[in-house]
Amino acid sequence: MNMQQSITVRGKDRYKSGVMEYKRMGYWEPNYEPKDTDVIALFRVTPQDGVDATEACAAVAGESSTATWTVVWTDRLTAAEKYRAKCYRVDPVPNSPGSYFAYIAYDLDLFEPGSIANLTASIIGNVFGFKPLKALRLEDMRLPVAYVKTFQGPATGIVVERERLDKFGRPLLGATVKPKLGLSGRNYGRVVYEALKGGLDFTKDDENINSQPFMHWRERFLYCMEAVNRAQAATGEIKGTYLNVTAATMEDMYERAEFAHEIGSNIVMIDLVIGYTAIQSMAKWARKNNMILHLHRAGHSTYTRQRSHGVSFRVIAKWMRLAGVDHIHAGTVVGKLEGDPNTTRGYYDICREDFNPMQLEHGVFFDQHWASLNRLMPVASGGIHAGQMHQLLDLLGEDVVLQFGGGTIGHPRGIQAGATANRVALEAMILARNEGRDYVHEGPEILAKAALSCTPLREALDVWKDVTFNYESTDAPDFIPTPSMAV
Ligand SMILES: O=C(COP(=O)(O)O)[C@H](O)[C@H](O)COP(=O)(O)O
Ligand SMILES: [Mg+2]
Repeated sequence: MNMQQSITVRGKDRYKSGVMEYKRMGYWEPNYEPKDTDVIALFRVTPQDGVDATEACAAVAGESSTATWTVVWTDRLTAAEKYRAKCYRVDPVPNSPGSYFAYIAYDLDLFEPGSIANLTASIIGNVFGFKPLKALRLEDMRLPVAYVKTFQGPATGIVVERERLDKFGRPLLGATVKPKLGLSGRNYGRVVYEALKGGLDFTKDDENINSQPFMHWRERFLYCMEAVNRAQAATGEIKGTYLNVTAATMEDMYERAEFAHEIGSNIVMIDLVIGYTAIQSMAKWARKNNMILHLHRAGHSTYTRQRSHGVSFRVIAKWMRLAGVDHIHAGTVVGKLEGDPNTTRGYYDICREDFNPMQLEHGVFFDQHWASLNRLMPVASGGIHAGQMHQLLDLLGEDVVLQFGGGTIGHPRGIQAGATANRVALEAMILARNEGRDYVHEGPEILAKAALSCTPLREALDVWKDVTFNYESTDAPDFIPTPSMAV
């Protein structure tokens, strides 16, 4: 379809009062060649029945940049041709009648430097509610280097995080404290101590633990830091606990983060639901205060899970790398929550590589240069256990935090045993990998052998051996990428 001619109305007729199709107003420019400095968005557009596909895609370009529903003469007071976003390519989604991939280019000057709030107010601002569309999904974005460079990027980054923790050559291990709600500060601190002493590197507040009547935040922070200090003294290793500073206001979050810093924490945590501006503020605070910043993607599945509507998590991952968090939950593939293997691989690459080549089978539609922004540590969490260690290492690699909440705290012999089981399983798998063994296929054997001299691991394997979460993914591509889809 992109070989079509432009049908933009030009000259005086363009600005006559009245309603004009978006594709005639200049939002469909099939011959436009995106500039290196353009921001490019790829939308999956599903027009209402009877709506022309090109017009629907042009409308998305229009409503996410300069247009409204009618011609306005004030366009003539601006460099309208430059500021109009241009849909330059529309492809039917293979095997999905009625849906189209729309490629839209935006001039860099449409965006305030360094502001995710400003970027998103355009790209996902109004368009998702536009009546002529049945559904709309933001699949991917190409962020030009000139724009990437206006962001801080991860406050600490993977390299410095590993240096501060003095941990190399293996994934980091963590656990989310369970139950999520209801523990007193003192009991909560005991869970943290036991998990860290048993062999984990990190423990973590859950997404919804802030400052409730059963445990106010200061109490939690104090007991947690006592636990960290005691576990460090007992093991000789550096430990951390993600203190969730998510709160109702920025002032409250700064107060909690300052306190965490004052009592010696090396990491704080926020939830995605605090919003993009608050995330960027906390990232700046984290860099200034030498803190690692953990982001829990609480809420994302409300808009990332469905193929035809919402925002792909790969786009959220890109925005969060710009925004400057150090950790981001990015899926486990084998655990309890949505995660197609190839799609998840794409998220991990976005977090960890300095350059992402286009890789359609991983859902990555564009080459993306990260211009030396720090690398962002992905976090695998949600229904994982020691028996999956070979799969986790194979699927997710080495620069990742593996978080076993239930898979530590639910151990039949207690929390320390649960932590030891995970640490021994991980070290056995790393050793096997480093020895050049085919650890993916020999994984169960490697674990069984390690369990001969580690009762906690044997018990973990016995209790969870049959636990799998095999459901169909809702976000795996429903099309087979074809070479013609390459940009
Ligand atoms: O509490 C947990 C996991 O607990 P458990 O280890 O007991 O299952 C986290 O909130 C989820 O992992 C979030 O999901 P995601 O990481 O996909 O965002
Ligand atoms: Mg949770």
